Amino acid sequence: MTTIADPPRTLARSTGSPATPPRGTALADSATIAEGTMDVVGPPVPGSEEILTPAALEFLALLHDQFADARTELLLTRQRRTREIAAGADPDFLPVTRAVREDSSWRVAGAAGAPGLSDRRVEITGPTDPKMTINALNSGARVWLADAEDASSPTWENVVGGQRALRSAIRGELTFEAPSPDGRTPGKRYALNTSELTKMPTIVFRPRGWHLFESHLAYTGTDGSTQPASGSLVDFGLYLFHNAAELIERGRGPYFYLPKLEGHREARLWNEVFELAQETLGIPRGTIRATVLIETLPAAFEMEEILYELREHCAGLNAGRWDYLFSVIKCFRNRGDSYVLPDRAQVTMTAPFMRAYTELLVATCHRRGAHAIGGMSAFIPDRRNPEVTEQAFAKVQADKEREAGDGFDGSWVAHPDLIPVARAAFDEVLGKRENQVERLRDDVTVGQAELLDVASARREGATITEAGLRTNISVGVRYIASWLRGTGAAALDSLMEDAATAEISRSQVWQWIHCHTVTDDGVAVTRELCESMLREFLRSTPRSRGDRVDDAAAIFREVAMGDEFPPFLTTSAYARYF
Ligand SMILES: CC(=O)SCCNC(=O)CCNC(=O)[C@H](O)C(C)(C)COP(=O)(O)OP(=O)(O)OC[C@H]1O[C@@H](n2cnc3c(N)ncnc32)[C@H](O)[C@@H]1OP(=O)(O)O
Ligand SMILES: O=CC(=O)O
Ligand SMILES: [Mg+2]
Repeated sequence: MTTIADPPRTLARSTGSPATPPRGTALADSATIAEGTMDVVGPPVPGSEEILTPAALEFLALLHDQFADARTELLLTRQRRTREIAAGADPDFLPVTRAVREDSSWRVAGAAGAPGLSDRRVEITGPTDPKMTINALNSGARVWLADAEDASSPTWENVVGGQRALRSAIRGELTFEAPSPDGRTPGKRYALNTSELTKMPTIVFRPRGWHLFESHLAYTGTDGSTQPASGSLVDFGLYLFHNAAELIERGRGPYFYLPKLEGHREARLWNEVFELAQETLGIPRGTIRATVLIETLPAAFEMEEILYELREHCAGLNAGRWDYLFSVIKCFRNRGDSYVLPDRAQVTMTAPFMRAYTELLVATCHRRGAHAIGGMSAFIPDRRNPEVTEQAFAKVQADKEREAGDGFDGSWVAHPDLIPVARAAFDEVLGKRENQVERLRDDVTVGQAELLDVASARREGATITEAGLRTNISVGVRYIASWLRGTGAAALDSLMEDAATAEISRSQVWQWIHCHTVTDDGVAVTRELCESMLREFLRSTPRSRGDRVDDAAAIFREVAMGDEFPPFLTTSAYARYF
């Protein structure tokens, strides 16, 4: 069997024999197993008692005992690598893992033994507040990506409330009453159409990426030092702890999307987390399934290795186009004009370098028995505006037809009204088949040159415009304000905006300033110009109490217009305000 050169880390300590969990509250009666402690330092919020139980906190402490240091190390590796690329070192396929790529004998677990994951033709995504949870589970999609990441603002209320909604939905119990529209008539009532999990979309939960902290939980290690918890381990750990046994009992399983990985060592860390978590909760090894988002440029060069590291737990890869674009800008932010991308709206999935990435993803997945899942078109319908809706349907239809034709096994939609459009595109190609994993794309010959041909976007005629700059500023500030108010996905100018799309807006402004870009309509992009556009935007924006627009503008100045390039706008905003 092929091996990857560096051996897996040895876990610091053995956890002994697996505990047998009572349904839904594994470890409740078990002896102390964690060496460190996890303390709640945030205020009580609705759901705290149900979610932050002593046993759940102990499970989180155990995950931090074992993995907090490795996470920190990997984040430092990321920073080093991004700096090297920004300074001129092109990413490439790794020589040390050549054997893994060339060994054609291994496959991932895929959907085998993972009920509800064979047919993923339409996946709806969205945050986990009770109303969206019910609407998504009633939507008729095959899968619901329950999102604690790009679509989520990680307020403490949202983190705990989202876990509570999921816990209750999985047990078929979730209901919700919207606030009264006028203070007299009752608000709209929401309930699940069915309490049978197997009749709902399969739930795939996306925890926060490795870079994010959860500052309302403090981990104290055996050396006595205290640090904020990892957002990834908190989200993953709470979801698994409360729901794994229930999901299995009800005919589904603990399934995850893993965001923003930058390489196979990060995948290995997740695999180790899965192994320990399964063992500790008494879940059979290999029960967890992960679909990894390939949404950073470095990860595009390690797709095979990522699949390999997670092979016992891996269901597939997803083409996360928005973070991918953000990552391309981040990596090449200082590399001069030939790496400068055109207006956000003009970079489409048919730009050669984007096409290269998705083609390679499909080919890689199918060679290894993994599902290839497509991404999100940002066009959303507007039930009050048929013209906008018609345009969104046409754009989404073209996007999904291209993906299905290229060999993807399914794809994402942002809104329930888009489900029939995406389904029709995949039905047309899949017919009665559940997926097209058997369709090998041996015709794909994508290499380093194709993946790095960022200049191809502008060669195809796309431009940089003054209007594009203004849009980036306006969208960036409005999205950050929404995020600070606790809403992580928003409809702005008839487009879905979330943390990933907002990252593109702000990083593009940073890149244009630092590369001394002159727009195709002859405007030199400078910090002073951006500042004056920002002020103009603030003057012309109607304001209300608590709208957080000024706070958002302060964040925007820091992440888009500063000397340094903060790696994520969410980490900057979280550190300042959460
Ligand atoms: C880059 C990436 O990571 S993409 C993945 C992350 N992004 C996302 O998941 C975005 C998901 N989409 C959304 O959050 C929403 O569609 C938005 C914010 C873009 C638009 O939402 P709204 O402004 O509420 O849209 P609209 O008013 O048309 O919604 C109509 C109904 O559909 C529901 N709805 C809309 N989108 C969704 C969704 N994704 N899931 C479940 N229900 C939804 C609304 O709750 C609303 O229900 P109601 O009639 O009971 O009030
Ligand atoms: O997470 C998805 C993306 O496009 O980013
Ligand atoms: Mg993303």
